[in-house]
Amino acid sequence: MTTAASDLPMDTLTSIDQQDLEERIEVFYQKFLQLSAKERNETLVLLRKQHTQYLLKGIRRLSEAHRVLDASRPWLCYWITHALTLMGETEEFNADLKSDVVDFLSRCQDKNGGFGGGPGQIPHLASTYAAVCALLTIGTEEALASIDRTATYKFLIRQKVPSDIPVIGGGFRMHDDGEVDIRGTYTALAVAHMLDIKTDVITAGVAAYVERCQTYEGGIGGEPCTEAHGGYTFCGLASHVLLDCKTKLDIPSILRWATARQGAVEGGFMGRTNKLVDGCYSFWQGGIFPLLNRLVPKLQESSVQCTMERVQAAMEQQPRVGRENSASTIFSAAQVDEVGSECALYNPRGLQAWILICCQVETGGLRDKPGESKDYYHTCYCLSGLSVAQHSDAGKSRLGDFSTEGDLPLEKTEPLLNIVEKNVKFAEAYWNAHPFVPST
Ligand SMILES: CC(C)=CCC/C(C)=C/CC/C(C)=C/COP(=O)(O)OP(=O)(O)O
Ligand SMILES: [Zn+2]
Repeated sequence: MTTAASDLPMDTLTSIDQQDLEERIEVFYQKFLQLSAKERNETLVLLRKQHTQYLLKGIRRLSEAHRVLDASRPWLCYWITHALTLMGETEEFNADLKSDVVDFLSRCQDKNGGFGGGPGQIPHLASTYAAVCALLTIGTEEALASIDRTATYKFLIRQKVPSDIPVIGGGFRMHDDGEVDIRGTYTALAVAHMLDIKTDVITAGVAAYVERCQTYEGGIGGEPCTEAHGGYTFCGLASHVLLDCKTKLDIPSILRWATARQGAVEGGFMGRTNKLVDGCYSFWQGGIFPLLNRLVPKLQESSVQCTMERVQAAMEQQPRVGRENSASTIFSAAQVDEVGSECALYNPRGLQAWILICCQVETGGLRDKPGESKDYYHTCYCLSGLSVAQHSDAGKSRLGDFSTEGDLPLEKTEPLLNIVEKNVKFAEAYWNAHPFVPST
């Protein structure tokens, strides 16, 4: 029996455009701006308790069959553990629960290296990256010791495409005989970095593949000759950093492209030119800026300094207030101090207004945009973007002027890996005590 069109919910029939979105979010910003200062203080806060309960519910149900995300269970582990860790210590995310997650991920680990999307599934670079991120985030000796580094190293080498193959040479396959794209490059390099197993064998020839993915727009595509996208630009730029900045990517063009992806009205980021903003790009695009900032001193030393100045000038000319009720209005209403140099690359307070006002769901969890449902992926990446924005320019850009005293900033995420900084440090110390010797 077919379903009559009239039986379907409206959202199935219509996709929203920029005008619909602006009208939708104007309601949110208008409502906020009509509040008294006290009410604004109470409104512009992170709903920690609700988000924590939503996340804990998800982690406790890991072993149950997942209809849609059955092949993404290490991702669920990472999205949930990372989101919880960003919000600080929670009594309920205790040693037993952490141990259960480690045990579950061990069942996803393949004896020949890498992690599959669930127990018994073939190993995949994306689930390997997610599992390793989750284990570093759990941050116990048990979690780190559960990773078979020698087998993981062999898995990474097995996915590497020889440099002399046209177009895809230097890239990594997502799995045995699988597709080659910039996610493969980033996840392979990030895993090698996180496990301290990044040898010259892993990195040889990779820069050439990354360079081939940059497009005429300035951003980076998933594969050579495909459209620039925030998710892939993050992967490409982070790969550049993981390769000790040895690619010939045009960095000022990435900066110019990324700054133009922030919606002047919404405050959030879009993934690609002329598409709608979405909460998850708060990290994929927002996370690009701290990486770029690390590269700025290098740029200033070189002949491209004038290009940086041009980009800064272009930023100042960009219309910041598109409508009366916009994230930018809220940003200026905060009457905060002058933004520092890092903030000048984008508007971190506008981003925070978008996440806190438009992406939070009152019953817990964060979402793509108003009208969409919450999910663990968007909860993770909205909070990750919030952490990046709060900690930009030494924390000055936090919307602290509005927040109640008890509303502490999130833990600082290390943008290169999107793992909380203190967990990265714990793993570094652990690997120092357990040096890796590659076997041939
Ligand atoms: C480490 C790792 C695996 C990174 C993945 C990065 C990432 C988020 C890539 C995005 C892929 C993509 C083309 C989405 C477009 O979806 P869409 O057309 O539904 O959305 P859009 O309209 O916002 O572009
Ligand atoms: Zn999204």
